[in-house]
Amino acid sequence: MPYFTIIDYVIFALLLVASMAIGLYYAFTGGRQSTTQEFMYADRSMKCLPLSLSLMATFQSAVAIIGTPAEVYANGTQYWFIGCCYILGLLIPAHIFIPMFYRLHLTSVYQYLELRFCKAVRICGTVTFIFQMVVYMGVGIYTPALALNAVTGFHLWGAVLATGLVCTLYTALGGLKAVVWTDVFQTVVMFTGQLAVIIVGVHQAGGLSDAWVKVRDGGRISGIDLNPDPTVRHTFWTLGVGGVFLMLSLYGVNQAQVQRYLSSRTEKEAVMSCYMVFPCLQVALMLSCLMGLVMFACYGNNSPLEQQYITSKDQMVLYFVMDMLQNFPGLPGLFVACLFSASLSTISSAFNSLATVTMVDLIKPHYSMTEARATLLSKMLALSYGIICVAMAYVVHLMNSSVLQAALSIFGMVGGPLLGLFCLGIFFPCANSIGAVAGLAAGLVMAFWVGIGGFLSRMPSSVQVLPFNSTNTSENITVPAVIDAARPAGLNGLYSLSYMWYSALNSSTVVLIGLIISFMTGPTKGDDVASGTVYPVMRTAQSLLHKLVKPSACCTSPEHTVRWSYGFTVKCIVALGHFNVVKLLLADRWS
Ligand SMILES: CC(C)(CO)[C@@H](O)C(=O)NCCC(=O)O
Ligand code: NA
Repeated sequence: MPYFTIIDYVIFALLLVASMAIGLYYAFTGGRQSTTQEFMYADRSMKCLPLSLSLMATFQSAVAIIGTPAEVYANGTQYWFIGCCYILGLLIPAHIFIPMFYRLHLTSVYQYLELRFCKAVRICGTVTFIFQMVVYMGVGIYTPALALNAVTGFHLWGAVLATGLVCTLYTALGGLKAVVWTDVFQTVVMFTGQLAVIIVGVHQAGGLSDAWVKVRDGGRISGIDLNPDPTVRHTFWTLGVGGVFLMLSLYGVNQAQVQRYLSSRTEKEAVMSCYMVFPCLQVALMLSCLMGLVMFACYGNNSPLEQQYITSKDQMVLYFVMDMLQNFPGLPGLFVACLFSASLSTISSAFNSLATVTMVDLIKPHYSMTEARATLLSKMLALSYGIICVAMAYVVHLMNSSVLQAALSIFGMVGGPLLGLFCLGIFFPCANSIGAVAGLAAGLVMAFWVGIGGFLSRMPSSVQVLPFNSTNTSENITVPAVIDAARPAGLNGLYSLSYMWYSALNSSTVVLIGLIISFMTGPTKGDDVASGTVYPVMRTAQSLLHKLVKPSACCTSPEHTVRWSYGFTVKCIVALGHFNVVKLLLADRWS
């Protein structure tokens, strides 16, 4: 078993000490964290650059650092196409969600739900968010500790407790300022660690051109897969289009991120910081995909997993680092620091946003208290969520799943319905409160039905029931292979939906059911909707058209053109649907 040298331990300890120091700095400077405004919103004075790094770091945990290379090593660079969804996934929040939330001067994003619908919807939204983040936090803190434990024998719960404790302390003491600035520092550590490993790895693989030949000949450079089948795990459509909904739920309506937008000095800077996330995310994605390729260049098809040095895909990256970097004292420590940086920056954001919503949405509306008491209580809440986080790590310990897919599935299963709830409010003035609650419930039911159904139907026992090529060993069975062998029908088709579509499916379920119930119970009239809570889709489309097409060149009025293109799009979708049904019916008859 590879081991850690003293320098490695020192580097890892330095990360924790530096993060703690940043927390203490913000506990004793500025307003000394004596108001909730400072603790939760950094006095609404943050600048664009730290915010953008922090926005990226929030949902970039050790899960991505070890999950993405493992995915690329096994299945090639197809996953890299998820980078395409960052475009719309950030443009839409920047131009629709951020301006609306910023102008409403919200105290938490769930306050929007009360302004647009009613208090009950707000509480439903808050509780759903708490559930999502608590589960995600558990995955976030457990993942790096488990990898470290499996590869170096480092004490599992020692690592969980050490990081949990440090993170809880600096979050509770230093508030959002500490969270954002530790995020900045931790992002630098994260990028440095990954870059160092990639450079040394390429060197070990015999240089750039050798490494390239190896990954190319090993078939790990994937072309764009345009297969429209929604059950194939990773295609351009599942990643590039399904991913947009995932991104919207994370970067558009998630409290952790909206809190950052709201804490910026001006609306313009909030929008800018969202734009800046794009290059940061692309760099992060590139580094982790390159890491997977470098791993392949070094090991080829003799993976340490097959040689049984390790027991799961998620231990690959750390094993690789310990294996290849043995002669570079300090580098393994730097990479472990990188791994834990990624997770610290995620769970600190989770603690702070959870403390904020619990205070602002659940406690403050019911109990009046002084500012000092409210601030103290918020800090206590951050501490309590720290304890819950460690407890959740234990729950995750009891489950067993590939971490990347697990984390992204949670985003889709719980974040998806929340996204749907916000979209229902923002884009459909007619939606009412009953529709919103019913829609959210329906979305969550759909999420857990498909999510858990999919999980169970992918379990090895049921996989073996399906007919498949007997030359496949059970190690190599990938879900798409099984699906090609026996095209699932009916419920099984739904269960085998790619997890990348969960966000889209669940959010549109909320919108659909929300609209149906709203129409049945009496839709809200346009004048009854609070001002600034609905996005004027038609008006924006018209003014965009005015800008694009000069009035003189246009023979019909812009209103007419908008209505016509809308009608045309709907007709196309309906026609396509009918065409598919007819095709299915005929195929059935002829076969
Ligand atoms: C969520 C995205 C796609 C974008 O931030 C990416 O960072 C990612 O794959 N995250 C995985 C979850 C995690 O790292 O905790
Ligand atoms: Na992170």
